[in-house]
Amino acid sequence: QLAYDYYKFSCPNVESTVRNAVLGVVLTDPTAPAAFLRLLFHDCQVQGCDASILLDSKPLNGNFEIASRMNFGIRKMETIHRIKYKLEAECPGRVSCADIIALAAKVSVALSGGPNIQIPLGRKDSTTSSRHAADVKIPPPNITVDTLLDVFVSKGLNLEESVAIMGAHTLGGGHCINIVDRLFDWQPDDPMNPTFKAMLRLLCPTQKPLTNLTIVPNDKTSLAFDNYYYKDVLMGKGLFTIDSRMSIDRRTAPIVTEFAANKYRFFQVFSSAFVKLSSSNVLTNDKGEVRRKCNQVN
Ligand code: HEM
Ligand SMILES: [Ca+2]
Ligand SMILES: [Ca+2]
Repeated sequence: QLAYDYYKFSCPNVESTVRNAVLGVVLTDPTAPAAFLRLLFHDCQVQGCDASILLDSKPLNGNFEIASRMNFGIRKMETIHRIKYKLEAECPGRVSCADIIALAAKVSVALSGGPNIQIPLGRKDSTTSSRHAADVKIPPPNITVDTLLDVFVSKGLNLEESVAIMGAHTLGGGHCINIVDRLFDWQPDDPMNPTFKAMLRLLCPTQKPLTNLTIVPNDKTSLAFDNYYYKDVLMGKGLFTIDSRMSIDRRTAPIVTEFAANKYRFFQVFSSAFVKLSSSNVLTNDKGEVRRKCNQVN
């Protein structure tokens, strides 16, 4: 079982160690919080929140999650490795890589102006990672609302929480490669604002090469954790197809409208959604290990 005071005796300063390390990175790269938040989602989405995304060592012979194209754009894993190194000096063999990922994401939300979310700890690390699992499990940007709801309802999120967790797209951005389809191919029922589309076409001018270099922001305030994502989406300025779809689906649209109008309601529901996402399918007790190095099994 996860517990809020899991490291009370074994590593009492774990949270401030993670916070200080994240803060140090944010000073040189203000977009880092977005990277930590997405890292958590992509870890939890494959095999549960077990740091499977961090494994990359030779014995796996290329068969690890991070090699999947669905993990394109994942950043800042080196910071997690550095935090692990520090914690091994502070409390050797105690803190799992999976908990470090969860704490880095939690701290990132708070540092960006979002809610200060209390999360339970005690996740163990996996001994496996598979590229194929990431290929299958990580949703592409043009999924339907039905698939989106399946993804999150299977983790115990309700409808409102499923819309709230997508508010993570208040931070960071996406590479052109993930949006060129909707910019250059005619898409039925895509409620994209024409001015917004024209602007994105200028930023992402071609469907062919180089679309994996340019990054465009997720919302108007991509360094701040706020509710602009929902305001943008309502105006047809959602970056990805799924963001836009949520604004017109009859189940999700009223909730998008609610969050666009009420930041505190969004923060409240995001917090409970975050706890559920970050606790989904975790390994506890002897079901997993505490890796000594986050990129390899013990
Ligand atoms: C079905 C759901 C989702 C889809 C289809 C989706 C898709 C995407 C895509 C395509 C990108 C751009 C990646 C790139 O080009 O570099 C992105 C970025 C991002 N996603 Fe999601 N996402 C989903 C859910 C989530 C969730 C649940 C979270 C967190 C809880 C999240 C957090 C982020 C963040 C923070 C970024 C910006 C990353 C950065 O700036 O490095 N996403 N997402
Ligand atoms: Ca995982
Ligand atoms: Ca924002």
